[in-house]
Amino acid sequence: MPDQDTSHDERELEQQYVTMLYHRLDGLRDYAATRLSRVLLETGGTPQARSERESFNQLYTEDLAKYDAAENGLCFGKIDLDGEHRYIGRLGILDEENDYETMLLDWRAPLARPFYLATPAAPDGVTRRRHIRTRSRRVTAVNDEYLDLAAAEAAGTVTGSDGVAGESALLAALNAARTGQMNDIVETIQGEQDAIIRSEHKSVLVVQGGPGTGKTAVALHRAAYLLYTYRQQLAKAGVLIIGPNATFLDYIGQVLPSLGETGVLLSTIGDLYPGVRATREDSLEAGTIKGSLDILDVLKKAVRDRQEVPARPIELTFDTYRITLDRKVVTRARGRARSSRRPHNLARPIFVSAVIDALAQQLADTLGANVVDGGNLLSREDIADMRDEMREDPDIMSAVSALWPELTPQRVLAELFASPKRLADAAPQLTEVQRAALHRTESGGFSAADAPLLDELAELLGVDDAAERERARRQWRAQIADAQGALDILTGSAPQDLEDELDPEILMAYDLIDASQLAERHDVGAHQTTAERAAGDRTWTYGHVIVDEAQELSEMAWRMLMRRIPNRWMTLVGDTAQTGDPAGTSSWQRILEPYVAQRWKLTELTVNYRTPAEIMTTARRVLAEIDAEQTVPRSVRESGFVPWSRNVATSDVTDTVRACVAEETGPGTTAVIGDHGLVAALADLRSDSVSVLTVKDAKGLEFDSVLIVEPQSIVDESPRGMNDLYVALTRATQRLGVVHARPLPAALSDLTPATAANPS
Ligand SMILES: Nc1ncnc2c1ncn2[C@@H]1O[C@H](COP(=O)(O)OP(=O)(O)OP(=O)(O)O)[C@@H](O)[C@H]1O
Repeated sequence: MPDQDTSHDERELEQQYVTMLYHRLDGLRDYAATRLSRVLLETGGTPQARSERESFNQLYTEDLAKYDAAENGLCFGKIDLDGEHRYIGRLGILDEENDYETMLLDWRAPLARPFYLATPAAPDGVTRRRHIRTRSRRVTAVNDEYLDLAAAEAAGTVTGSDGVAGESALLAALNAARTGQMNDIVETIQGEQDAIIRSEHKSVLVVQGGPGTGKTAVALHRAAYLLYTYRQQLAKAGVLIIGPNATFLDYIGQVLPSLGETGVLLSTIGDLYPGVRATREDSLEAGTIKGSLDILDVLKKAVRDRQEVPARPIELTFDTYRITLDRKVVTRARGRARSSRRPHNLARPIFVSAVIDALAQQLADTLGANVVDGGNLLSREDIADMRDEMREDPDIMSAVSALWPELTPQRVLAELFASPKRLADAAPQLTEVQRAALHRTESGGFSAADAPLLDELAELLGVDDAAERERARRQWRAQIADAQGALDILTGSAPQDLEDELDPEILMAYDLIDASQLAERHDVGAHQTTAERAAGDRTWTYGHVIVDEAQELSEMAWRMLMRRIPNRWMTLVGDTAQTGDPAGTSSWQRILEPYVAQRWKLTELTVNYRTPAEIMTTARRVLAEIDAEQTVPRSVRESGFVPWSRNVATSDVTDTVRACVAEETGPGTTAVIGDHGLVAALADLRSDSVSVLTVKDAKGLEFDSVLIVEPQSIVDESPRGMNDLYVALTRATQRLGVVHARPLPAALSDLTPATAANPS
């Protein structure tokens, strides 16, 4: 829909309004800053007063972050409805002096919706939509679209309907050079995107869409929308966003803060298990085995194998007497513990009790045997005492513990993969080659695909809560004692000396704060944000979960994720044509059915905002080879650059890439994408504006210019190599070139050959 820049007078008019809005924003900011500094100065008081202070502290801090985030592009739109104007912006502002009338509507408010949805076919009462563009606090452009015919004619514009709203603003955003950081899109959200962002669906919403259709953007704006609309519900439980890799999380990291939202946890699957960072790269084979549900039996068996029966009886000494831990005792105790059906660590006390009971009875039978009547001379209490003493005996307890040790998931997994014997026992169904793929040293670190296995093991092992609670209680007591010590040091004497030795006028630390208060201040947990607390707690359940590049998750990863969202309120965005991980999915139905049956909804995005039409012509041919049924999204623009290929000798490949990168002198970003070997060989090209990446690391990202090196090697590197090539081709916002020595995959044969006369 063509729109037009308006006259200087109109800009001036809007400038006055925008200036007024900024004036009000300054007022709100000053108010929050003053209140916050007052709250920070207050100390002491009842626990209730302290907790109120904590809430206000958080409230004003969040308000200030919100106001700062809204500074750029505070107001970006306006709609005219019948006799009414509505200004749309990054946050809502009310006019205090004018009956609290709305001066600026938050983009997420229901009344702002027509700004995104109105079309000439369905104007929804809107006669004109105005995009207001600003730099700093200055209005730089005002673009209007007339949605009813009469108004359009009066303004001298003809309107069409190509399904794209706010064309000038949109194209300005899309054509801008990339900075390496994703931007928010509140100013130009399109109708089909808005419908997803505000969807009321309360189970799993799947957003399928080709490359560049704004899936990531939509997912992030949906997070912001849900936090605005369901703040009460979501602020406490938090929102979790899963992305494919750390580079991607960095790339999107600023979008939510720029919308004033800071309390969202961003993580990869590999980093979701608390306390473990994915530092190891798996081979394709290992990743595939670890991602499949078949690994569950291996993990169960690995845990059972840690519940041992000794090969030979174990001779022990207790108080100079000899006792024997024989196979029968252990087998019976193990049977009793297993039949409790509790996880390993929680069943352990049952095993220990059963063994100690049997050993105490064995000793009692020897010591107390009454030769006269065959009974026992020892009383029940004597035997109970014996049991207690045995529990204190380090030799006995270490022998018992070795048979049923308390285990952590990390230990089980590390020891399993490091020991060919353990692996063969736990995974007889795997071939030797498969087991060799899983093998690694004990201190070899964990991979992303290990995180779901650790999570599964945590379930199989269980955490003995009683010990955990006792530890927490002890820690708290110690913290109070420390705080008491700190107060004593602060006053320089014990509390009872105060009256005699010190001037009563001097305000003592004790007057301001007591030990439990001080301990509370030091208790990091009490001051953590929801996202921080959630990140450290494996059993945390979130209010909403968003998964980007969801097609990449393995079956095991889904199990891990579903534990964190029992209400199953999720938004999954992805594209099954871009699945690169062999453990990933090509069917949403297959992945979701076990968890939500039919209660999931599929929505689609159809317009490509990133990749220009010229590049999509080639990408279309690659997609046809992956899945002839899929259609490529329609590109919203052309870039004017013809994608090219350059055929060189093998020995010249890297030098040619270097020369091509050197030619990229304009603003914006460049990516060199190749297989692992080429990426290593070209790593020195990396700079602020140049990235050298495998397809896996380029997932979800975009660059002004993309150079693909040796595409056939990318295809050969993985069973889903064509999908990887499709991803690589669709990363560019402007220019695409291919450098190769090997023959090109057939789907790329239409690229324009670049020669010395026709460089690129
Ligand atoms: N309505 C919009 N207004 C402005 N820019 C938009 C809009 N929608 C999408 N974009 C831009 O288009 C580009 C592609 O969006 P995004 O990365 O979200 O796509 P995607 O579907 O996740 O792609 P892929 O599947 O390839 O990772 C981004 O630069 C994004 O900011």
